[in-house]
Formats: sequence, C-alpha cells, structure tokens
Amino acid sequence: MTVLPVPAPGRTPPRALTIAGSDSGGGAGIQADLRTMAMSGVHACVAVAAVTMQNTTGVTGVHPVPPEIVAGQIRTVVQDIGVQAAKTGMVAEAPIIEAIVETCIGIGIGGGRGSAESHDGAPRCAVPLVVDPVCASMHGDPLLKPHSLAALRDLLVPLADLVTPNLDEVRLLTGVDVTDGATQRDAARALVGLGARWALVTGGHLRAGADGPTGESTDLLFDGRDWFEFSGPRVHTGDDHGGGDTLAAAITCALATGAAMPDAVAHGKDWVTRCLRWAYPLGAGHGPVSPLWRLQ
Ligand SMILES: Nc1ncnc2c1ncn2[C@@H]1O[C@H](COP(=O)(O)OP(=O)(O)O)[C@@H](O)[C@H]1O
Ligand SMILES: Cc1ncc(COP(=O)(O)OP(=O)(O)O)c(N)n1
Repeated sequence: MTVLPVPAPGRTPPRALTIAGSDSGGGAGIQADLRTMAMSGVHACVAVAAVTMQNTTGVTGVHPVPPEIVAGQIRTVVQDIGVQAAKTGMVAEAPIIEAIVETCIGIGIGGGRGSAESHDGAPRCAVPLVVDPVCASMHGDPLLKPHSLAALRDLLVPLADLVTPNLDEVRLLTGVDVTDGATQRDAARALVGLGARWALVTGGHLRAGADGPTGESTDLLFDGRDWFEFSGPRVHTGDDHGGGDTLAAAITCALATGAAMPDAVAHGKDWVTRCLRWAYPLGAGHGPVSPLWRLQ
C-alpha cells in the first residue's frame, strides 16, 4: 500500500479530521497534515487547537484556541461531513485536552483499550483516533504547557487507538529512556499500559548503530499481544521538520480507507521515508519533509 487509491472524479473521498496546532512556517502541525492528506486523496477537516508563530529556526509564540471553539470545530464538521479517522497533534494545554476528550467520547471518536468491546460484548465501531503526543518542537520550544502532561497522559492517550510518540515524548509519558530495541519494547508496553490500544515507538532518532547494523530506522508497534517492526533506510538529512506529524497523518489516511492498524502503519512508515528523501532546505533552520514526491 505505497499510495492510497485516488477517488474517482465527482466521488466523495474518505474524510479525516486533524485536531492540532498551526505552524506558520508550513512544515509541521496542521499544515503538514493537510499536505499529506491532500496528497493521499483524503479530504481533510480541521480543528485548530493553537496558533504558533514559528519558522524553520523555532517557535516564538503560541496562542491557544479557547476549548469550546476547539470542541465546536470537531462537532461541526463531524455532524455534517462525517470522518472515517481522526488524529491529534499539538493540543497545547489541559483545558483544550479535556474539551477534545469529552467531545470525542460524545461523538464516537477513539476509544483506546476501553473500546475493544461495548458493554454487551459486541465490537465497537468508533472512528479510529491517532494521538501524536506533541510536547515540544525539534528545537525544544514547548508546545504543551508544563502542567498539562498529566492530562495528555491520563485523558488523551487512553482514548487513542494508536499513540505515536517520538523518543522525547516517550520519556515524558512513561519515564522510559529508549536507547535500543529492548528499551523500545519496554516503552511500548508502558504506553499500552497507559490505555492506548496500539503503541508505535518510533526509532528515527535512535543513533545509527544502536538502531541496527544496517543504518535502518525501525519503528515498533505493539497492541499488548503482538509485536510488529517497520524498518526503513535511514535518510541522512537535517531537513526533517514535520516528520512525526507526517507519519501520523499518513497512518490516519490509511485508517480512513479502512486499513487494519499494522497495514496502516506500514503505509505511514513508507510514506514518511519517501517524504524524508524529498525533504528540502528552507529558511535558515530545518526544512520540512515533503510529500511532493507524489506529484511526479
Ligand atoms: N533520519 C531518518 N531516516 C529515516 N527515517 C526517519 C529518520 N528520522 C525519523 N525517521 C522516521 O520518521 C518518523 C517520524 O520520526 P520521529 O522521530 O517520531 O519524528 P518527530 O521527532 O518529528 O516526531 C518515524 O517513522 C521515524 O522512524
Ligand atoms: C504546530 C506544531 N505542531 C507540531 C510540531 C512538531 O512537529 P513534529 O513533526 O512532531 O516534530 P518536529 O518537526 O518539531 O521534529 C510543531 N513543530 N508545530
């Protein structure tokens, strides 16, 4: 599943919802999600959770959106347009997280391990939710208020059908310092222990060598029972802004077309690897990964 099928002219495409922050530099956040979703043939609906002043060198300002406006965006698009999958990215602070969780539960988005079965034992058909637990930019600028980590960990992660932390986010959420394959497994177990239905611990920032002899980057997927590994060639580039968002957005697109989780993650890994190869320099800092390869 390298690319998802492009909808026929005049046919309504699959719809996905991104609940995230705006990156004024256009490389990460909502803008990265929109680039990947459009290039995947998926119609993107948006709930803006925060506006950032950001360029390729860092984040200079954050303006959170009022929680009721975030909740209202989600309800408004879901009631009219309907979505087949959703993802969260930068959610900024605890009151916004609380509003997102309450709204998603109310309209059947996500469910985590609690949603495997309904009270009568039948499988539940909630819209799958991918949670990218964004805490900081690649430059270390905070994108989540310090006292809001508990809300992210205790409210949003348990609603996730898939949680996709990078290594810094894993450490913050679980206390596990991932340095090799064994600690990557410890982290995946801990994330499932927090209530996520599936956990994907990305290995992109594991140092070459610790990450295997062949210079591969390996992501690990776990659902509390089965392990799946996704390896791709390590791409040597400093232009990797928006990589985490792009991975989670591509997985969300595949879920919106009805893919099973391991297939959706395989698709996302392949997609982000191609986007890393097509990353380009921009500004004075780190350029963005790019889905423009899809236009060839
Ligand atoms: N240099 C690289 N080469 C190949 N894949 C990479 C590289 N850096 C990151 N990745 C992959 O990109 C995806 C996102 O990486 P991650 O570290 O989670 O990004 P972020 O820090 O932007 O959230 C993962 O699938 C990861 O394995
Ligand atoms: C508004 C906004 N959201 C998310 C990020 C972080 O993007 P991500 O792809 O997780 O990681 P980096 O590109 O920062 O490594 C952001 N910077 N801004």
